[in-house]
Amino acid sequence: MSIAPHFPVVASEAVIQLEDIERRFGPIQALRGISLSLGAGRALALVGESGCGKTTCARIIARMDHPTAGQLRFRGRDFTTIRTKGDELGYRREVQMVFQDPFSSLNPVFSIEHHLSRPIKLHRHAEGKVAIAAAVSRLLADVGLDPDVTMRKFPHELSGGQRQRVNIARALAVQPSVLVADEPTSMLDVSIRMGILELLARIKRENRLALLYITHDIATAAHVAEEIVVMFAGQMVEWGDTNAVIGDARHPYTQLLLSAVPDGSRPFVIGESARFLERAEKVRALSRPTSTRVEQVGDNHFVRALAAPN
Ligand SMILES: Nc1ncnc2c1ncn2[C@@H]1O[C@H](COP(=O)(O)OP(=O)(O)OP(=O)(O)O)[C@@H](O)[C@H]1O
Repeated sequence: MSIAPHFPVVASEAVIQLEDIERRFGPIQALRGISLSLGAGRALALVGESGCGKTTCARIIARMDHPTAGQLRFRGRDFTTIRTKGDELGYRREVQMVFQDPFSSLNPVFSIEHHLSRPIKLHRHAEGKVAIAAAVSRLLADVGLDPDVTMRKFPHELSGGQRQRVNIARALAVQPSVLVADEPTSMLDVSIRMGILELLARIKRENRLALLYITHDIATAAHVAEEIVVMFAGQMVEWGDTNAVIGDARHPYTQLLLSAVPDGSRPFVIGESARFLERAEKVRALSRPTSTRVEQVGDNHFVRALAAPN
């Protein structure tokens, strides 16, 4: 059975494909052997702890960083190295990013209307004052904001959640086919996170977007994504259908992430956290050595075998 490369989405439907991506920063191997696909109208969650390589992966997809080896394809075409300005601009329009920090990503001196009308004008999605204002209104309504109230406001007059909605609207303004959301809720109040995740899931469906959702929180991944890739130390350790990865986790690191999800029905026991940390260190030590052996454990469920002890 051939299982490499193993793309969660049928290749012909893939909008973005990463094939055997490596990224080195001097002695640091930030990514190794990353192969995954993003499909239209589908979300893939990249899950793992700080430093595992999630953001580097997102930056490579957005062409804000470049791999040291491997291929990036867009609709089947190699975009690892872009040769023309037209292709670069076209790619940048197609692949939009929503960042973690909704506070620093909007310019304080411009109104929300300015932030949204600029990309519409730049890409000529509407022309003339009336049509542009109507397009801005539609975008704001699409992300659950009242256009009449929000349009003339400035970023500091909005809450964090509202600003993140404006960032999402701005990304949608250029009608992309790919949205990369890097920890889009981690700087927001817990109470409003779910609303943003539901918004991402809805726009993905309605706009047939290929969504890459990056998070350290495996529980939220299940709300948004059809597929999950669990990363550890720059490698994919377990991946496939969300239900399979969460319901039948095989890799000890995935099991560790799942056991760290708070269980509201159980009281916190003193001493438990020290035991958890000790177990976490053991799992990390076990998972760190690289292994090229991948087992297929379900239709769309793969797990990297642990390296044999020396
Ligand atoms: N520009 C850089 N120069 C040197 N090392 C880097 C650079 N960017 C990332 N790294 C290293 O690559 C590894 C992966 O970093 P990355 O930011 O992708 O992880 P992450 O999972 O997104 O973490 P976080 O959630 O904290 O952002 C880390 O060891 C990081 O220190």
